[in-house]
Amino acid sequence: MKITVVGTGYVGLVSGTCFSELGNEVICVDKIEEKVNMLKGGDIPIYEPGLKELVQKNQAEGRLSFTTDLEDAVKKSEVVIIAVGTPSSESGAANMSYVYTVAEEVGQAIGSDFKVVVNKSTVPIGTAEEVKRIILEKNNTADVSVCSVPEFLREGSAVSDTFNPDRVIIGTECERARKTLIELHKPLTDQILLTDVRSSEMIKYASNAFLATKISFINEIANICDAYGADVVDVAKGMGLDDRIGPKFLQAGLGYGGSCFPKDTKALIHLAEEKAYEPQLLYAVKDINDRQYQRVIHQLNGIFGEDTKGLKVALLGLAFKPNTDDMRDAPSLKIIEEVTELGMEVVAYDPIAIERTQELIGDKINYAKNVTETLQDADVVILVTEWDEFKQLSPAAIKEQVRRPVVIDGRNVFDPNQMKEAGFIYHGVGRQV
Ligand SMILES: NC(=O)c1ccc[n+]([C@@H]2O[C@H](COP(=O)([O-])OP(=O)(O)OC[C@H]3O[C@@H](n4cnc5c(N)ncnc54)[C@H](O)[C@@H]3O)[C@@H](O)[C@H]2O)c1
Ligand SMILES: O=c1ccn([C@@H]2O[C@H](COP(=O)(O)OP(=O)(O)O[C@H]3O[C@H](CO)[C@@H](O)[C@H](O)[C@H]3O)[C@@H](O)[C@H]2O)c(=O)[nH]1
Repeated sequence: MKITVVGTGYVGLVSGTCFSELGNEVICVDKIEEKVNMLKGGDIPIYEPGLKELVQKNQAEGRLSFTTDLEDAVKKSEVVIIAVGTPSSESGAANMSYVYTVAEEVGQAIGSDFKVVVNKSTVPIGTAEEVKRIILEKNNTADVSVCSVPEFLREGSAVSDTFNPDRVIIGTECERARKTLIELHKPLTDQILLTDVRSSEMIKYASNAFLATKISFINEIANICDAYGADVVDVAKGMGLDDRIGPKFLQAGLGYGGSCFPKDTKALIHLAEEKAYEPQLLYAVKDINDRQYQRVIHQLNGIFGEDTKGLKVALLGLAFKPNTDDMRDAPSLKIIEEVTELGMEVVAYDPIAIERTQELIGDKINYAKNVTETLQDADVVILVTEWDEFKQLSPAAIKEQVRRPVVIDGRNVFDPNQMKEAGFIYHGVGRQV
């Protein structure tokens, strides 16, 4: 099959490369020339395990190419996949300008042969209809079916998630498009759910909102565990043993970040409000998340009193989660903002996200080259991202470097008892020492 993928962010690049690996001819389009040139040279603009090798292999085998020329790519393709960003706008609604610009460009390029246009970006309910309207406005002879096939990959495991999806959702109104999209996705899974377009668009928001709800739920339970002397790790384990609950997405921490959960919960809230419905549960999910990182500040105040000025903070981890250098809505940024405001000095280390952080906040903090350098003479260690490298740290190794044995463990990585035995003041999230 001949496919154009518009947008070479995580979703466009990973799904385009995977479709190519399955034997399709894929042209990936991006409007940023620098990105396209980088990709043509076999380099990738994001950190994603296994992706670079796969891009290089498929390029070398001649099935995967990169261009800024959307018109030419669309003309050559039967399927056009839109995978551009839908970031939050001021109101919380998804900013649809990138998707609609692509729709206009596709409309100008589409000609009169039948084409299937697929929204893979996470988009508000009703977007496929709007994209079709825009295309037809540009070319009223276009023979086009606009469908919804949402993406469920996670950053850090995007390649394996794409090759082994739990399910593929195909939302279409047209038999021809349905047949094409089943053929395209069949090699990936038997678990294909066919729906109408609007339900497919909603499945994506509902799935992310549900996962965000699980996280805010366990964070709320952790905060109550703190107050009553229970241990949230055991509580989550005990809950997760019930098949109806399941063990996943019950890790208490500093709240969810990243490019999806924060923006998609806000977008769903906005969609509900637009129809005069007050989504009370989603408000609570968002509020709990907005507050969760502040427990670090309360813990700092609890340990050091109001006198935090000049304290040296060793910050372990910057990325919103391990195995990515994505800093979008990373809790580390909010913590940095507050602790520097309180006059503390921050030295941070992340195995791969330092460059991205520097682009965002420059020299607001100091950056270390490794863990040892980060910990040196620290008054307090704050663990923000659960990289394996940090999980392997022993209390003794930390103690050797720091000035004061104080650890705030925002991801419950360390064993509270070992920390206590080693003489640390230790605070996890909903953990008992
Ligand atoms: N990142 C994820 O893990 C993930 C997972 C599932 C779904 N999604 C959804 O997929 C969509 C894309 O997310 P992302 O993280 O890959 O986005 P991104 O912001 O990382 O990348 C989007 C790319 O699209 C390009 N682009 C924008 N307008 C263009 C145009 N007119 N022509 C050509 N290229 C254009 C940009 O230059 C950029 O390279 C979003 O809606 C997101 O919510 C993301
Ligand atoms: O038990 C958990 C699980 C996750 N998180 C946090 O939740 C956020 C999101 O994590 P994760 O879901 O692993 O990462 P994403 O790459 O953002 O993927 C989510 O968002 C994507 C974009 O829509 C979807 O495609 C994926 O299915 C969905 O998992 C991160 O800050 C994690 O630290 C927790 O705090 N506790």
